[in-house]
Amino acid sequence: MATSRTSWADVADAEPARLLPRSPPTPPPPRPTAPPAPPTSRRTSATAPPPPPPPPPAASSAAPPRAAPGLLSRPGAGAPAPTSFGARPRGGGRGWDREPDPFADSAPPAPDADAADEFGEHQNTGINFDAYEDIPVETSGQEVPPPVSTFAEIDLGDALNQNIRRCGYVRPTPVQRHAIPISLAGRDLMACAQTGSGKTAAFCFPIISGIMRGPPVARPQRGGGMGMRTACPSALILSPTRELSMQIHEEARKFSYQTGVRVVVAYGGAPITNQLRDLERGVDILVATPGRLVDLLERARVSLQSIRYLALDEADRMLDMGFEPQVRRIVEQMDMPPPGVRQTMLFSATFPKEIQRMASDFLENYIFLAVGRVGSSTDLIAQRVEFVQEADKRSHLMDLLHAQRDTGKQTLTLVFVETKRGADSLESWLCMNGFPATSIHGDRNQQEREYALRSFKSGQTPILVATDVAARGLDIPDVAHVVNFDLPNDIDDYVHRIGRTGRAGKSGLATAFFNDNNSSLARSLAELMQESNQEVPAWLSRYAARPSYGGGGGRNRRSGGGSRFGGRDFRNDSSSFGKSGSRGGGDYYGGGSSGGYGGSSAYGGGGYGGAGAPSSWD
Ligand SMILES: Nc1ncnc2c1ncn2[C@@H]1O[C@H](COP(=O)(O)OP(=O)(O)OP(=O)(O)O)[C@@H](O)[C@H]1O
Repeated sequence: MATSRTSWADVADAEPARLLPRSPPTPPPPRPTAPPAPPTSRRTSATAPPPPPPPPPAASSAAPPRAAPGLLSRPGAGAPAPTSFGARPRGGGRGWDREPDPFADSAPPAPDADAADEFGEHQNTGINFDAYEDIPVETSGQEVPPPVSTFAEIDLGDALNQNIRRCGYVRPTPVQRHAIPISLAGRDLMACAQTGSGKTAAFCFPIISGIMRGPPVARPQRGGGMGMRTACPSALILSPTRELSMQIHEEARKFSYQTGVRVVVAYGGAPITNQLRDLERGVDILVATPGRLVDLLERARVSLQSIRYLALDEADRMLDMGFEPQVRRIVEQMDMPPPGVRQTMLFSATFPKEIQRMASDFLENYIFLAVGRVGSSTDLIAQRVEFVQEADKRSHLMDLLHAQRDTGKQTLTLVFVETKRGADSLESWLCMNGFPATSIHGDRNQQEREYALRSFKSGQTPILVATDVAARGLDIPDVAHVVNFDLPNDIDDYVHRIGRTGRAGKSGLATAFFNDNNSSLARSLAELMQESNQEVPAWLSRYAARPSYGGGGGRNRRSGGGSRFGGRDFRNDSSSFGKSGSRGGGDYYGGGSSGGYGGSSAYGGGGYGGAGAPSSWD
């Protein structure tokens, strides 16, 4: 159930700032030619965005033409005939089918990356892989394929290998080392690995490689009616938020550049016509949010009958009560091939046992992979918890920001609050006080959300105030500090939130403001910090020790006992295996409680305050 907890972030009305006119919604990104309009509000003044990037150049050295992939009843579209594993032939040779260079806006890879002889031992610049070296890994399931140490050991194909080099990836991360061979062997996989540890590539590489080497897509003759065509992707990647879907799409486009594998994204809040046009051009891999996909399926513009690969990113979120009905509908009640026929991969940094149990419906003879402790945060993130009363939160935040500014370093700070109203209010207040900020939450329209994210990423507004819509998956380089201005009710949400910093081997800082309102989180927070080698303040330990403050079972109780790593596959837990109705037991991973997965607060029903269908997030 969504919480109605209020926070000091909500109370702009008590502050001088609220007496000023409220900021109008952020305008759409400015036109490339016009100079930025004079500021009309704090929000707009602080966030004058850079002009949109020019359209990416068409790839001049495009691979040979190939028929449009994954499209039913495409007139004249013969089945593409893969000619080599290096790259599939591309279709049409028509202007619109030229492949823009997805690397055009990227920072150049490590200087020696291109020459990095078979992905030798050179490290990608800025990535501290040693941080991951001694991480414990556990796999369970039958006949687990062995891990690899280098990309060179995996036969991903020349074209994909070339793109891995272009990305500057020199060595696989631990989750990639284990997950890629498992997926390439055709096995279903439930994988849990820490935030920022490269899970996106871990599911994208096998999918792209499998499509490149796979048979041509079958093309049934049925259409969507009214002469419309039905797109028939080979792979489906589902994610819970629009921004995450866009990010996965961008990544997957890089990985599949000039492979002939076409990636399309579909998410709510954006005009469906553009997405339909994209789908008509053909699609091998469809990245989507559930709501928009259901819409496309109902319009018969997408068919899932050719799906060979299904990946659920943030799988635990996809299967909690906010999304589960839609996801079940997509996976079980449409025309998708069943488990065993398709290959299914579930990824997240957190995987409560009750969700594992539910997820096992989607899998067949799967391998469970845990890199690091399930649901743990990475040691790369320095975690601080400070006791701050509600009324003092703003001044405390201000102190932190001033201290940060005094270091002279330009850093990005992500501030999580509980409510959408709180996000707006805090954003305005920060701007009023000389800290350029923007915000992202479910009441902002999609254009505003994307604009806010761009403005933050570019450093134009180095503070982003966000609800949990930004908690999962977003990979924003240079986020140095995550502030939990309002702590979440759920320790898993905390893990994902702080995971927006300390990514890809870099270090980061997370500060949480704790007070009596957060007492139910005390124990799990203290345990998490301890597991991650963080100093737990004595006052927090005292909170945690009180039985009524998070000490009594339920979802926020972690399975403690001092063991930093152990069996996490719910199939190995004799007390919970097979008892699908059992939700108690006081084991964090298996324990459901009233505060558990009863509602997807940020994702459901348009955000906080509404349960049910995640309509506004997709
Ligand atoms: N092998 C690699 N070498 C270098 N960088 C990598 C490698 N794999 C991934 N990365 C980079 O690491 C960053 C984090 O990757 P990714 O977003 O996939 O993490 P994640 O595990 O999905 O995180 P989250 O749990 O927050 O979703 C990205 O910027 C990605 O480009």
